[in-house]
Amino acid sequence: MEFGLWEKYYKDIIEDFGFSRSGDEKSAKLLDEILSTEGCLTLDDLSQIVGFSDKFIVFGAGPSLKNHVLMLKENHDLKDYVLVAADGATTALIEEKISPDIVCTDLDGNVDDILLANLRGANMVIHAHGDNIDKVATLSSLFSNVLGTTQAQPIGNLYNFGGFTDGDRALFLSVALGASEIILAGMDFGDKVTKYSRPDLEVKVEGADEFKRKKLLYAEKFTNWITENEPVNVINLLE
Ligand SMILES: Nc1ncnc2c1ncn2[C@@H]1O[C@H](COP(=O)(O)OP(=O)(O)OP(=O)(O)O)[C@@H](O)[C@H]1O
Ligand SMILES: Nc1nc2c(c(=O)[nH]1)N=C(CO)CN2
Ligand SMILES: [Mg+2]
Repeated sequence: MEFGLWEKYYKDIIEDFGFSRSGDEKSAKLLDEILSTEGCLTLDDLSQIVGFSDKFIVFGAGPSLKNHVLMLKENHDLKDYVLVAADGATTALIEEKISPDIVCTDLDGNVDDILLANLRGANMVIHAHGDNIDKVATLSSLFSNVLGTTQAQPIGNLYNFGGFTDGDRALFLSVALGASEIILAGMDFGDKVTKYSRPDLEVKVEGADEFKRKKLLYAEKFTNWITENEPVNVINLLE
């Protein structure tokens, strides 16, 4: 999605959630400085790395994730797909001994599992925003093979492919990487959160709070936008 169009949605989001655009920009500037020092991936680099397939699977952290992972393991040769884990969904893949090719994260999933995935070869798409500037400062330099994203105006090394939550941003990234088909696993949206999304939950699934429900509404809205506006075949395993 071109930034001009994204910016209209972005303005709605920051107003709806009361986010700070300057906070988003400050976090983006910090991530860009870190990536300038540590080195980072360009979109071309990442396209080369995952050029083995134009078929993608995006794993969200919804309640159906584990069942979908087991079904995909059973019925598909996962080597034929670019596997993109959205943040907390990384843990479910690690549990099933699956290594994602890409992790899309704003660094609020299970960081130990995301680090392990990175050690095992996952490329990292790290998202900077106004509410994770501390994590950007303390965690982003721990990762290798990083491409940086922002939800504000792209600067320096950073990209903005469109999208808001880790899951829908993973779809916009997949489109930017040339996906012709994207299978959605664990992309339930709705009103439940899982231990994958909230590692400190005592139970596996519980009702989402209003803040999370609103985020999931945007995630669903942008997922639908891709289905309606991009030349890509989106298959949601929930349907
Ligand atoms: N019911 C669901 N619960 C959680 N995530 C879901 C659900 N359905 C789809 N997803 C997708 O899985 C992605 C990964 O979830 P996760 O909560 O780890 O990341 P997140 O986007 O940073 O959310 P948050 O900011 O609330 O931590 C979400 O971004 C969302 O797009
Ligand atoms: N400012 C801000 N931006 C976000 C936030 C958030 O909590 N605050 N959460 C997101 C979900 O991945 C994406 N973007
Ligand atoms: Mg997250």
